Amino acid sequence: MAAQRGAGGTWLREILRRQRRHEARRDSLAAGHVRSPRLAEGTRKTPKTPKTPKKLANLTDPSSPAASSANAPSELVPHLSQDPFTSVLPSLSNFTLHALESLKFKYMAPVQKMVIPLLLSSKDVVVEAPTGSGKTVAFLVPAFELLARSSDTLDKTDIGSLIIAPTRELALQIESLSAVFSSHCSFPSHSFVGGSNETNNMRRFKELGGNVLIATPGRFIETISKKNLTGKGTSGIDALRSLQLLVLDEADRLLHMGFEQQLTRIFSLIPKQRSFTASDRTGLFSATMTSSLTELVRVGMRNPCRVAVTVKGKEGQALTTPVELSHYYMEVAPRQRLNQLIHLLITLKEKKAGKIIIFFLTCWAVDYFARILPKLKTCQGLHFVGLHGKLDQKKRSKAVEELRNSKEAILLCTDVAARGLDFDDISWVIQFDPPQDPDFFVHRVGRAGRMGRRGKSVIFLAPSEIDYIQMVESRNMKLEEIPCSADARDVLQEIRSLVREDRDLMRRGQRTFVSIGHGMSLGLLQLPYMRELLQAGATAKRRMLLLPGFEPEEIDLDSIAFKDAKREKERQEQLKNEEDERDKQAKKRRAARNAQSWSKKLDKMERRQKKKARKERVLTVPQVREEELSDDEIEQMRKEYALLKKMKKGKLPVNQLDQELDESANSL
Ligand SMILES: Nc1ncnc2c1ncn2[C@@H]1O[C@H](COP(=O)(O)OP(=O)(O)OP(=O)(O)O)[C@@H](O)[C@H]1O
Repeated sequence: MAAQRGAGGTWLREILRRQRRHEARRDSLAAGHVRSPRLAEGTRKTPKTPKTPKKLANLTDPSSPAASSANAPSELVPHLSQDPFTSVLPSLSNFTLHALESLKFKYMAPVQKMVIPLLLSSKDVVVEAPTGSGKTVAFLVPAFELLARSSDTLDKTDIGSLIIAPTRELALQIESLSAVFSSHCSFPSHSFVGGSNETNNMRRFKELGGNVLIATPGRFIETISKKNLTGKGTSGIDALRSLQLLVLDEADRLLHMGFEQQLTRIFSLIPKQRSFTASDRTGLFSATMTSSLTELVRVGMRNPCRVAVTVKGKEGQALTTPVELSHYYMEVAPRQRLNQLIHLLITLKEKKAGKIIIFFLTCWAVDYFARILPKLKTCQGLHFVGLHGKLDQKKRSKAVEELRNSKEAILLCTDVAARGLDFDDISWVIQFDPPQDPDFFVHRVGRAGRMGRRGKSVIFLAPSEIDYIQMVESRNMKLEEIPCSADARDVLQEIRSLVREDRDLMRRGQRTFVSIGHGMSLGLLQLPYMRELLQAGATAKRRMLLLPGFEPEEIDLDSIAFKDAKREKERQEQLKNEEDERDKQAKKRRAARNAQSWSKKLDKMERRQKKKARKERVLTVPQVREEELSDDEIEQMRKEYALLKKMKKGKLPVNQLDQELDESANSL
């Protein structure tokens, strides 16, 4: 078994050693050594490789402002082109350049170099570029530039650029970057996202305006249809009459999340003449292009330019994730999965690896682990943050902020955080459960290794899931095995004691068990007989019952109390009421029985006896189809049946039955 292979920490030391080597190489580049960029601009132009040592020397001069800024020149960060934003023609406005300067962005990333001129010259674009390659700036710069270049004078509540994003977190993240541009010009940014207070939001929009509007689809449609949105007494939809640019970020996710209807509605809200003028554009951005996007392109775009930015691997093959991102897998039995996870987290903490993201399959799983992990003795000193789609917006935003502000937090999340979220210093992405949709592998791991930084990902696979590797590798990603550690402590008993102390935890664990179907790793006390399980259907139940390594514990689940005294009191009251009700019903049944007349009771007894006799007949007469038997066999059966009847009536002693049966068989 994989769990026995390899001593703990050896592979990790190797990985960390490689990382140090990479960093040392990067430092040597800073000292002026040549390295060619790996990021190729797929369909259009090949990147200019730095050739002249002189130019290199200038760019890497540690005393130059570029070298000292976070936006290191392209020799140091191979994801940036050689072209600064100042090279865009016609030139970008001063405010845009100032905003980029304040962000310390001097050189364009390849996707920016290709997309900005296209959008500025009235082209629709469909953009596919790897995770963390700089797509946001590629559409935000045109979003502001187009407004500055337009001959229309915009009122503050006229929406000139509209950016639709699939999740609230992503929309808010784009808004915060957009706000940097707004602070350098007179075009305000605003967001309409689900979960926020709509009335307050509309008031702020009316007061401060939102020429660049970032929104999630549902909330956008809800708000834009409001009559008093702009305070001008007309329909909010009028705010779209000067729309210059529509961007669908993570476009394939928008479709995947079932937003088709909303997107069609958004297209229909946009002024009709827009599709015939030369001054409007649509941009679709994603790290993965799926076939479902084709329909969207057909409905909403006119002859779009397709831009594909690809990463070249060592052998020149196109990669879907950055080269700096290394992928690993661990073959681990479900029962050991949590033990190995905790061991990995502790080892990474000791090595000061930094921030980590762990992906789980369901909201229940995130909720359960975010509660139970901090309580484990082995996890003391680890800082866990939970994020999933069922949390209210306040908690979701708080979780994102907590991760941003911490140096070594561990985010436990569902795929709500798989797309677009940009935390610049995630060192490891751990996939506790493989994603249901294989496309999400790319997006999940893409939270690390962004814009030239090193990152690592590991996916936990049960032996039965090992074929997943082939599927990932068919997408040009190489997965290396890291062995399980023999040093991992078993936390099952500790979890069981915690669960035993708090009914709330037990119930959350049960729901998690049902939601992801491999409960042994969760420390459940016994296979719960519960409604959810019954509803889960036969296949799911079978899957759970067949789990290898599951050791149920004999325990009365009703005896586990809530820690919260109020809830426990309510539960006890409910239990008491249920018991009283049961007693009442039993009493009622007894009374009804006693009240029956003797004749009725006799009838009932007779019916019962008849039923019993019928049952016995069924048991004693073999139920076979005559046509399947020969005449001799039927004769034999008749004889045997007659002997059995004789024995039953007491006319044939039991010890003679065998003899008689043998004789009857031989006589045939
Ligand atoms: N020109 C630039 N110079 C330096 N850093 C940049 C530049 N453009 C973007 N970045 C940084 O690169 C990181 C990734 O950018 P961004 O979030 O836009 O990537 P993305 O392509 O949208 O990724 P994903 O597909 O995961 O959403 C961000 O931290 C951003 O600040």
